[in-house]
Amino acid sequence: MTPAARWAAAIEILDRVAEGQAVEQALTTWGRRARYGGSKDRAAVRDIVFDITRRRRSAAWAGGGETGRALALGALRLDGDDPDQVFTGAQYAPEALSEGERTAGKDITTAPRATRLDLQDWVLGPLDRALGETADAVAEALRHRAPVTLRANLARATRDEVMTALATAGYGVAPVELSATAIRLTDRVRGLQTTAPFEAGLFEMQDAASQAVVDRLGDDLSGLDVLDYCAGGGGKALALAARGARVTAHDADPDRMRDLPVRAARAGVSVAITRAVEGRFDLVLCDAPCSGSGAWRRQPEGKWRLTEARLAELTRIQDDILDTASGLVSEKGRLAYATCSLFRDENEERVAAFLERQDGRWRQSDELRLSPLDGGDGFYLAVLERQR
Ligand SMILES: C[S@@+](CC[C@H](N)C(=O)[O-])C[C@H]1O[C@@H](n2cnc3c(N)ncnc32)[C@H](O)[C@@H]1O
Repeated sequence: MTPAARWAAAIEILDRVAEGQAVEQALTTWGRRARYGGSKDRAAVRDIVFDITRRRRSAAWAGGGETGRALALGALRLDGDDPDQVFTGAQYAPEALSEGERTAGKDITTAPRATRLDLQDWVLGPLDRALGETADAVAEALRHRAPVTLRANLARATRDEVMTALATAGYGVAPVELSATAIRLTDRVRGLQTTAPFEAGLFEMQDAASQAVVDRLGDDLSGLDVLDYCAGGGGKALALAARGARVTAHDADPDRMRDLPVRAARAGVSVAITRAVEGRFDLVLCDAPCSGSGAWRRQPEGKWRLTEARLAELTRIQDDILDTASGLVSEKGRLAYATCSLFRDENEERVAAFLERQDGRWRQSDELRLSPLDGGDGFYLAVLERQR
């Protein structure tokens, strides 16, 4: 496919999204039909669609509308690229721009703050409350693609050894300061899962902030019984097990853990999976369902879908999880509450509400708050212990 043909495909997909389809679904539907597209074409189309989804509001402002064409036009203008190089009217390329399209759209520097930052209006409040003067810089970071970060699997090798294996497999790598296990890919990012280091279980894909959260729970967790209460795909369960913990994974939706046995076997660690938690644990991690606002670079649709009502509903779910999970912590154990949210409503305020409900029986012993300016996704961690 020519570069312009890739844009034409992205425009078609963005039109499906505007009709209400989820981005992944629209990409899959297109991919099934586009037999002519090779893997590089598919990846390029995907990148265009996600780059525009991250900047949907500013692209609509600059392009003068919400259609796929207007969004693509706006994104090209935002990047200072010549739209006529894309809207050529050649075979498979987007039709040439009409006079109306040429004059549509406005200068982004004249846009309101929420439009410039690619946020819904109401999100400015919670974001400002949480981040103060860094709010704009964080929102700006969320408008851009996230780096691809891996976790060196300490159960198999050191970070240096994993970096050497990746370099041998042809990948540019750099250590990430935020976590002692994190490795960033510096150039090539595709094809990782067919490499020898992956097959050998030397690494997992995991954002650096998720890794930093696990680091904070202790370098050596040998001998500890740990419950990952909201295990999902099991990224943190595997990281905890690699640090020597005896990990039990649980999730309200057990189907989300379906790949965990295969991943654990590849990583050379063991993770028990349970539907009904029994007993008490030295450490209970609640990586709670949340707005995902700290990870909007990776899941940009979430940025546009989140409503105030959903945020309120999430805080109720988070309260319930904290109450239930606290009952699973042994007498001298720790309760770790984490979210990939930037908002106080889901973070500090949930912990404060829990401590108040517990009326002095628990106290907070540690806290970590990360934003994309720290080198990974936005993340929050509070560690709680029983008062003694
Ligand atoms: C943020 S995700 C977990 C991500 C995972 N820990 C990881 O590192 O890959 C939150 C998970 O909580 C689960 N969940 C939602 N409500 C829950 C509840 N009441 N109890 C336990 N798990 C719940 C969801 O199914 C989802 O998989």
